[in-house]
Amino acid sequence: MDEGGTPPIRPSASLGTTFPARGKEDPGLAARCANAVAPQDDEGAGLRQPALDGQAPFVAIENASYRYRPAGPPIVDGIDWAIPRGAIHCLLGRSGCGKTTLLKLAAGLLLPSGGAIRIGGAALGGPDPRIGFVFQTPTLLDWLSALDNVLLPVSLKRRPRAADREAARERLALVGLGDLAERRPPELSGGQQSRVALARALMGEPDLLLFDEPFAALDAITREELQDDLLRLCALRGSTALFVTHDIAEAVYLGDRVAVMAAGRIVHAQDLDLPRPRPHGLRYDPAFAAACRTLRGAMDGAG
Ligand SMILES: Nc1ncnc2c1ncn2[C@@H]1O[C@H](COP(=O)(O)OP(=O)(O)OP(=O)(O)O)[C@@H](O)[C@H]1O
Repeated sequence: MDEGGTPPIRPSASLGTTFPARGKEDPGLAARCANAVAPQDDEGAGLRQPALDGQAPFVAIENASYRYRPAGPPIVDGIDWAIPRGAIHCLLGRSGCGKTTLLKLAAGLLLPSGGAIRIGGAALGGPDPRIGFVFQTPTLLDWLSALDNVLLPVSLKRRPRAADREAARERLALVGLGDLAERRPPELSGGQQSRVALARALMGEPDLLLFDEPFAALDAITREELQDDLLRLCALRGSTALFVTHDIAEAVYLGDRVAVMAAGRIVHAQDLDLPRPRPHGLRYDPAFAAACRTLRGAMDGAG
């Protein structure tokens, strides 16, 4: 560990090296995906997560509720959710159903009006250094270089040291921007800006990463590349993640488990037993399409 408290992490030689080359599809894919969709009971009690093999979940959302105004309607309405350490869970739902509010509760940016959020067994009482948040837009400062934007979580607390700068460079290399560290955000593409935001979220060595539709504004190909980057980084670091999206295919590609939210409640949840690392051909596999169809049905049913 360096003097700044951030252990160096090994940059990979290039992005996506753990995945099969495009065009080389895995012939056993369909067989391995045969039982990909494992829907839970949609009728209330079944949405409570099954036992985690006797292990306490890393993230435990326990009957959490939230109202923006005391007399207002609950925007989050009694949600129970458990995320095991190292799992990626996705949250789907129509605009305004309360996804961002739930994510802010999980980040400690809002405190629940009822119930509790536990991270690693301890109740969350506010923002926590173990949690990294990636917002809908990259929220970078235009007048700072990519490197200084990644360093921001440190600079806001104290003067960065040489080791912090080195750690920031390593994180930029991890997201494929090692050569663009001195560029300012207006000199970067939208996808590159999203990568800087991801590198910044990794600065604090978070155990839990929370994503609020971070790729929504990107074109389809860039979005798929960033999904692969995210999966690679989470696998490399053993990160636990909660990812909010409107995009059903994105949720199925990323998630071990996907939940559908409507009017402040979880109305459907299903486990996805798809292979990891995700093969590129997965998006064209019948099991992938079946999972998307089930989720679409759940969203349509939720109105
Ligand atoms: N600060 C706030 N004060 C009062 N109401 C709010 C506030 N923030 C959000 N809301 C309301 O809470 C509801 C849920 O908002 P939220 O942003 O959580 O939804 P969402 O599912 O993330 O939507 P989107 O997909 O459009 O981002 C909406 O009706 C919204 O108007």
